[in-house]
Amino acid sequence: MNALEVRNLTKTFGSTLANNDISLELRKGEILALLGENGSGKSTFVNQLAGIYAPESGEIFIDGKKVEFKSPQDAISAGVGMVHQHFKLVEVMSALENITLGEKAAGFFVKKQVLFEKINEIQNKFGFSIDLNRKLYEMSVSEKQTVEIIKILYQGARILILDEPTAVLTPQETEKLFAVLRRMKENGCSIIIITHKLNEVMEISDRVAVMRKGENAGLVETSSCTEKSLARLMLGGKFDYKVTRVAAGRSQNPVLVVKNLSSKNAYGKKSLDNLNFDLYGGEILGVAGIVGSGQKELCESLTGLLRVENGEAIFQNQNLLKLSPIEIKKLGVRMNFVPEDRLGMGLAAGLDITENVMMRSYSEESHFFLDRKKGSELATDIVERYAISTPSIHNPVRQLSGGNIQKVLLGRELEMHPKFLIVAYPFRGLDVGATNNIINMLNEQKKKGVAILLIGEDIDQLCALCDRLMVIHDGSIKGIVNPEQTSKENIGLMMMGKSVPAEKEDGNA
Ligand SMILES: Nc1ncnc2c1ncn2[C@@H]1O[C@H](COP(=O)(O)OP(=O)(O)OP(=O)(O)O)[C@@H](O)[C@H]1O
Repeated sequence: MNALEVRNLTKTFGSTLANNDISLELRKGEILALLGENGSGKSTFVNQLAGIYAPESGEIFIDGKKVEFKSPQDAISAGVGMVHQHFKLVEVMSALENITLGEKAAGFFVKKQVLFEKINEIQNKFGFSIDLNRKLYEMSVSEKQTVEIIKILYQGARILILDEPTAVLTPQETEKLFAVLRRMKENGCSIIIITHKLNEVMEISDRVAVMRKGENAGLVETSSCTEKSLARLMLGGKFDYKVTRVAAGRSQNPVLVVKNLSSKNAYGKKSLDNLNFDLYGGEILGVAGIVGSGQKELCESLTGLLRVENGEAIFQNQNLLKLSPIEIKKLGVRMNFVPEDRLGMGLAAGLDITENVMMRSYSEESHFFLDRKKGSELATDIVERYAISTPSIHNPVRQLSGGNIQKVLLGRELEMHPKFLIVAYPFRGLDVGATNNIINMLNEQKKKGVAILLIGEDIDQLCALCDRLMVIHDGSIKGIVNPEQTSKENIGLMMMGKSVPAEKEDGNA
């Protein structure tokens, strides 16, 4: 008997047919990868399995028994739990409190010791080692994710759905997560994992379900696939998805020279610790680091959003650290920071694509785009060039899928013809096709001689695309390496603050 069976599920949003007649079987003890382009309907599908959306038609069976979920609680009671991209945890509470949250009604006076034992039993069974007394705000992203998983297991889930769980993990943390997933599988759990990373699909899944434009596009055994065949299945044709570093003439002198850049956070702790690096025109300098290692502060200090006490960043004979954001923009410095919450920065969710494109131009004090016709043309151009899937440019951006929201955000920035471009997490949540579009755009900018600082989270992508890679840990530079000569493992170790053999480092030369 299958752990989960879905028959003919259909869900529409207005005129968008997000899921059209989807059927799927999840076997007991299998890891099923769910793959599909941005906007193909993956989130809509799993949200129905987790009780967040109600299907319009179709049926769901758990262990052969038909179920109807009216809330996530119903799904959990039936054994289905979901780990979202944005954790639903309370920062000021301990791991124990978070895991047992919502249990009050069932037994407010349950002894803490009993809870500890119960949770630690789960930890031992699956190989977790979380200190249950620690507060969430003291934990790394990977530890928080573990708390989420323990919470779901504690609630009795046997079917786990993970939505892009590796997006914010280091290679080592990803391996650890995969080891846990394999252990769950051995213990009879069934898992659906959404990921855009084809190498991960190949590594962790038993089968792959592919969605295309809201429909089933295939269900295949992973052992019979290659990354290429999966990409083809997903995109419905031939596709060259390989990330490539293009050759471009690097400028003779650095375009940006950063010296002794240091900053402190609100509590007086160093958030950037004496950074020294150069950036040349026509090169992509990658920045790799665990989330929260100083990436945000680096972006903000170079764009005038964060005042730092020490150091200098010389660009066109001016110290960027002393200029205002507007003055910096006028010099041709552009930043595109894609935050975890894409709508949190730079886009107005309720406005349509045209209005969002115009809004940026308006804030730049250019009267050119205040002309709505010009705004529509640019919006149409961006939608076409970045293959944004939307019924029209007049749809509120809130209704676009995560990946498509991001394409609007990035497309808008790249239209501003930068000289020095800071791009943070541009591939977050993007499918291979969209990623390829963005890579081509960045390579095009590089060929034009633009200096690009690329802050990323996928080491494979960074290594394949960047000319040099700066690895940071806890606000300081652990090394600037030649990505062609440095192993992924060593980069991962440096991200965790460890030193690696010096001969592999490339320095700034
Ligand atoms: N709440 C909503 N209101 C209106 N339209 C929606 C809503 N949620 C999703 N859609 C639309 O349904 C389609 C499927 O979106 P969904 O988020 O399920 O795709 P996805 O495959 O998860 O994409 P991504 O990989 O970018 O996260 C898209 O066209 C999207 O614009």
